[in-house]
Amino acid sequence: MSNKPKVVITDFDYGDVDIETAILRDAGAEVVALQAKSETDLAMHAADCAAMMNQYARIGRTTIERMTQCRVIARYGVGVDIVDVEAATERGILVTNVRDYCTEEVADHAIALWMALARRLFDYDRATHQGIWQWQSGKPINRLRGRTMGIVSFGKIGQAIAERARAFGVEIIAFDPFLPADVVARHGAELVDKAGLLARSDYILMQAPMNPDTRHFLSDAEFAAMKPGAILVNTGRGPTVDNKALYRALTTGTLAGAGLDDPEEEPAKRSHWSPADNPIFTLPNVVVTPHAAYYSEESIRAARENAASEVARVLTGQPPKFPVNADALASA
Ligand SMILES: NC(=O)c1ccc[n+]([C@@H]2O[C@H](COP(=O)([O-])OP(=O)(O)OC[C@H]3O[C@@H](n4cnc5c(N)ncnc54)[C@H](O)[C@@H]3O)[C@@H](O)[C@H]2O)c1
Ligand SMILES: O=C(O)[C@H](O)CO
Repeated sequence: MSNKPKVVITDFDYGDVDIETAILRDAGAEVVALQAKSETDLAMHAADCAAMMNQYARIGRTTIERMTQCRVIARYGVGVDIVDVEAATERGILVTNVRDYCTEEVADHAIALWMALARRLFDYDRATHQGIWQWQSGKPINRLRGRTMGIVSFGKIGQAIAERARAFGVEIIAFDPFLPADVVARHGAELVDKAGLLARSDYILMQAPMNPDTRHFLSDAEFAAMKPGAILVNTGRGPTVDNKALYRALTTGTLAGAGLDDPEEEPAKRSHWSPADNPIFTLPNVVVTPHAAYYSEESIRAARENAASEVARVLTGQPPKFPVNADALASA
């Protein structure tokens, strides 16, 4: 058995771990790549790992409490909602994420979903594939210019969406409790409260992180407060929208359509599933992508290099660039 610090990659999904191995070898570490489907799969590797890197696998308290040697957990992405950051902090384990590796991709994807719905591309496409050649098959379509787009969470991606949407001549309003109005205004948007955003938006673009305040940010009451016929796009976290309430809103005409990159209940990776398991997937006014908004060849490379570099920094005694819980150093 080697004495090198062991870096466990929980569920590698990129075909190989060459990028990570090259960076971590230089830091004197060895890589163990798993395809863990559950915390039980991680249990036997938790006790002696010096670092863990995860893409989709949940790293919860049970796993973290076994991590007596671990110094850092590095998420290959922005959202760290699948890591129990509190438990890690208690044990003095740093958690890092990769920021800004896919801002452009997600903003492009949000605009693509919005445009596909606003211009009814899927209705036209379905109709023409069935031999129906009628402009009316996409009715009703409204001119975008002069309409209002409401962006929920105006961080890096929200701002990049606004930058793109301005070219379409829409008025942009934003809800974000942690940003001052002048910062939002600098990006060409007006800061509003939640009620204002719901009442004024023709298009609502959700880019919220997952936290206790954003869970079911949109549910029955919020859909009832929206403009009838609004369009919803969610390229943030799925559980920020209540799936059952969304189904009701889509089937009663409250919403004209929804574009979802991350539905509330995401089918498990590589598992067999049926679209009928989630009735939302069967609706004609819904466009779904499989949590792919972040994806481009360039963004994935950046995520891999940055996540591995964070681990290398910590293992060689340097501070990470993007600690999610810098306070873990105090409890270490
Ligand atoms: N679908 C994808 O592929 C994909 C890719 C990257 C990120 N994401 C999701 O998008 C989120 C945002 O990414 P980002 O890079 O813009 O992050 P960011 O940290 O730059 O911005 C997050 C924003 O959310 C705001 N926020 C925090 N709590 C809030 C609340 N209760 N209500 C409303 N806003 C709140 C913050 O003030 C901040 O401005 C990520 O956390 C992740 O969940 C999804
Ligand atoms: O959080 C992120 O970076 C994306 O959702 C991919 O996991």
